Amino acid sequence: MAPMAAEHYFTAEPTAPARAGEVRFSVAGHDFQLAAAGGVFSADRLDPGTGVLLRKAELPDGEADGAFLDLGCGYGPIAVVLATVAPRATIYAVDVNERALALARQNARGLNVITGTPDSVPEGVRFAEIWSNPPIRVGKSDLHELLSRWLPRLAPDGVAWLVVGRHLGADSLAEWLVAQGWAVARHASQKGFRVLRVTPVDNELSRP
Ligand SMILES: C[S@@+](CC[C@H](N)C(=O)[O-])C[C@H]1O[C@@H](n2cnc3c(N)ncnc32)[C@H](O)[C@@H]1O
Repeated sequence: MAPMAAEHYFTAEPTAPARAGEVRFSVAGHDFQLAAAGGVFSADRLDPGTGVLLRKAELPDGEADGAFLDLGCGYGPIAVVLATVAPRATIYAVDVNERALALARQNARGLNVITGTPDSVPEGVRFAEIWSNPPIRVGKSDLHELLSRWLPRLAPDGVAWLVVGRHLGADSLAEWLVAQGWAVARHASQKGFRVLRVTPVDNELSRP
């Protein structure tokens, strides 16, 4: 019998049973209760890396506006937090997994979040901030391609916040980003994860 193809959370249309679940967590004094389901990344709890990102990176304040990107939104925890703390901003939440997108849409109901596939984001949009717990498991070359596609869409004074496991190549990713011409700061390190702050080199935030 032929082996079954492995299914990943970054599959476009997961066939894993869509067992309904719920993820509860608190960030910045807000309590969240989000719907999740099988076939979606970390459906049973807030991913620890995402937790470190949301608690260690600098969340926007209530006055922040402009466009933000949640790259690889899954069921939407990052997008929902951003839209809650920065209600004037427009959050684009993109993913390739249709089930994840349906959940993110449901979880972000009533918030200023636009969910869709990567190709659905209008070309001209430039992001004040990009937030991502990126899909490391797609492999280095696809990950590099993904970041090469989206980071250049940061506004000149924009900032990207990425969380990556130390054992999943956080430092080599940081080196690669620097080699691509980005300024990278190791903003925080906790529970085996690094939060990288990535900015265009001539951005004020990149200066010591
Ligand atoms: C590590 S998970 C993070 C999910 C969610 N942000 C969270 O924190 O729970 C990475 C996500 O990236 C998505 N992904 C994979 N390839 C992608 C691509 N080319 N463009 C956008 N998202 C992608 C996966 O489907 C997955 O949902």
